[in-house]
Amino acid sequence: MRKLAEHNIPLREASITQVHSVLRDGNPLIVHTSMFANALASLANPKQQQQWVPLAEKNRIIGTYAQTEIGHGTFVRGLETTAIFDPETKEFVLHSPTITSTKWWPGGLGKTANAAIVMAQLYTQGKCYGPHPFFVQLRDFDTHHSLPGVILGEIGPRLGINSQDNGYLRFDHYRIPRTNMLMRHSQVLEDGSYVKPIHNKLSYGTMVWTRVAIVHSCSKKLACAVTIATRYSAVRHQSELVPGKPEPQILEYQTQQYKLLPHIASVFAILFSASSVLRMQRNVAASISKGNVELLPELHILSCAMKALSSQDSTQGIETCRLACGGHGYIASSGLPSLYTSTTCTITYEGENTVLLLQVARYLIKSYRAGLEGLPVLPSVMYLTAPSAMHQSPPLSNQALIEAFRISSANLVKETESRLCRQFNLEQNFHYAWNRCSVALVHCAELHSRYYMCEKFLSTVESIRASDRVRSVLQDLCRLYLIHHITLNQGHFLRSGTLSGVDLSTLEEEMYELLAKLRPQAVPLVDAFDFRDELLGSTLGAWDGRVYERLYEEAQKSPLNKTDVSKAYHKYLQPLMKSNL
Ligand SMILES: CC(C)(COP(=O)(O)OP(=O)(O)OC[C@H]1O[C@@H](n2cnc3c(N)ncnc32)[C@H](O)[C@@H]1OP(=O)(O)O)[C@@H](O)C(=O)NCCC(=O)NCCSC(=O)/C=C/CCCCCCCCCCCCC(=O)O
Ligand SMILES: Cc1cc2nc3c(=O)[nH]c(=O)nc-3n(C[C@H](O)[C@H](O)[C@H](O)COP(=O)(O)OP(=O)(O)OC[C@H]3O[C@@H](n4cnc5c(N)ncnc54)[C@H](O)[C@@H]3O)c2cc1C
Repeated sequence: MRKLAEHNIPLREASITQVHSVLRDGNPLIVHTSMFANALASLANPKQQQQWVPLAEKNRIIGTYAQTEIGHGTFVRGLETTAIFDPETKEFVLHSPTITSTKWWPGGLGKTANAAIVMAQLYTQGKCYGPHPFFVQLRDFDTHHSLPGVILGEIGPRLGINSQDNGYLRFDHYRIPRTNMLMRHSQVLEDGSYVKPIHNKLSYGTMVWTRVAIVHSCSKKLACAVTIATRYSAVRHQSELVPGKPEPQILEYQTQQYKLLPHIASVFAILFSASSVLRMQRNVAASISKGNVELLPELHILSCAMKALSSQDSTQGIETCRLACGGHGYIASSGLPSLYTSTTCTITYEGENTVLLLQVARYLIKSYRAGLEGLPVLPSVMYLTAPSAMHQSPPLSNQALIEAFRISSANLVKETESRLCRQFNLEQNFHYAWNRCSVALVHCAELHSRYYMCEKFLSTVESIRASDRVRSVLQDLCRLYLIHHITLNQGHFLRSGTLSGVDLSTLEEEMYELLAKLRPQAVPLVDAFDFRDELLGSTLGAWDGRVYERLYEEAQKSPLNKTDVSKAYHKYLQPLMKSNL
């Protein structure tokens, strides 16, 4: 925090990678600096911002985002915490009526935060208006004691991020002023009347913002992992590639190149997609402030799609990097285990991935049907009903591969929509039919999202003007990415008839050539991510390659090495050895 202040970096711009370098196993302030700060900026009105933002900037108020309950995370409409307006006192009464309404998970809530943005069902004049955000003080700003009517605690150890205090929270008829409802988009007036927002999902804006931020942070986490594993693979020598010859760097093995290079490519694919979604988010934010919400659904869907794909890709990539380091990848000082545990949670939080992909699928089906009826659809899904013929691009060129993705995705949506119609005819109920088709629907969403990511990778690489040589390496990397994902999804391309079996084996052949061609670029590529050693925090991935010395030095720090004979010997082992058991 002192460093942020020294360098004049606003809270919301504190990079997760910098934070990770200080607190590898979770940061109790991350939700304060990200979601809480964003909720104040985007959901509070100017007067409320004047009141709370300066205090949050000075860390007088430390906040969290308390939405999820022990009984409901995904189904936001099903939240049970109530905020009932009392017109007599002009207050809201917050209450947790059941065990399932207990707020559960919020980062920093257990011990760190003294305030929260609480999502609760808003009731006024006897009517429920759904979940709305409220600024709620939880602890005394001086003593840090929890306030009467607020029951708080920490939820216990987790798979990772254990130096963060994820918490629980209950309210017992806890009163807050009317003006603590975040009133930028919707309001409750003094007489209790409700003023509705221009779009009823604007109060979900902090989730959208965080999903976009997660995409960016996933590319950084994956970049850390590939840096560690690639540098290690250049230092590590093992086995014989040619019998009798010296042990080669393990990076010489084609299988090792296949483990690492596609994930190096993935860092760029995620990063370029993140930039594109971020641009869209800025445009949408600017339009919303002028009262235009036309592009909000597109942003919602794109952020769901990119959050789901990037969290899945980076988690799998980090695990592959860990495995690629053999036994040393399992040691904590490699940095890979904490990268994994702090990334795999992104699959679940901020919208569980399957659920987000089903949101994308819903949009694809709706847009496809609208397109068929000649109704206007938004730009990113126009292709669904565009003529599905390959254009004049040279066979198997990058452009042809992108077209193959586009047509296969459109084909899958078309096929799944027909299945949905057949199922609807059988079930006579859309929701049951939807559930019966949901595995196929998730596949539609995944293919559409992959198409988007491939397209962004290619168009960004093609637009690089600064250096022909850099562009050329990135072009190879992009080509590898396209082919790799085609080989992983061969079935879709064969089914759509966009690629033949012969095409696929030609592409596979090219992929192996690309691995060899890109091998000399592997270390320069990860060096270009430019992570300082302190930031990587890895015995395997440091810039100087002194892997074995660092592993040995780290081992000396093990508490068990403080004495030659451990206490456990005297307490347990010696009695056991003498017991003749
Ligand atoms: C999406 C849901 C599941 C929808 O549920 P459902 O009940 O079906 O839907 P309805 O509510 O009825 O709505 C249907 C229609 O509304 C549309 N919709 C839904 N959501 C939105 C939205 N947000 N915007 C616009 N439109 C929306 C939907 O498409 C339907 O439209 P239509 O009818 O088809 O037209 C929803 O309920 C949901 O979102 N569920 C998920 C819940 C969730 O996400 N919870 C999150 C809780 S908070 C949390 O998890 C926090 C975790 C910790 C985060 C730690 C922070 C890390 C940040 C990292 C930042 C670091 C950056 C540094 C970068 C660097 O490194 O440099
Ligand atoms: C590390 C971590 C930090 C978190 N931090 C916060 C925080 O700061 N603030 C906060 O409010 N919350 C936080 N959360 C909570 C998080 O947002 C939820 O866990 C997440 O939204 C998923 O909800 P859930 O746990 O209820 O899972 P569930 O929704 O119960 O999901 C369980 C399974 O059911 C499936 N499922 C659910 N609904 C559907 C559906 N409609 N169709 C098909 N399948 C479905 C899912 O795909 C999944 O397989 C955090 C969670 C974690 C793990």
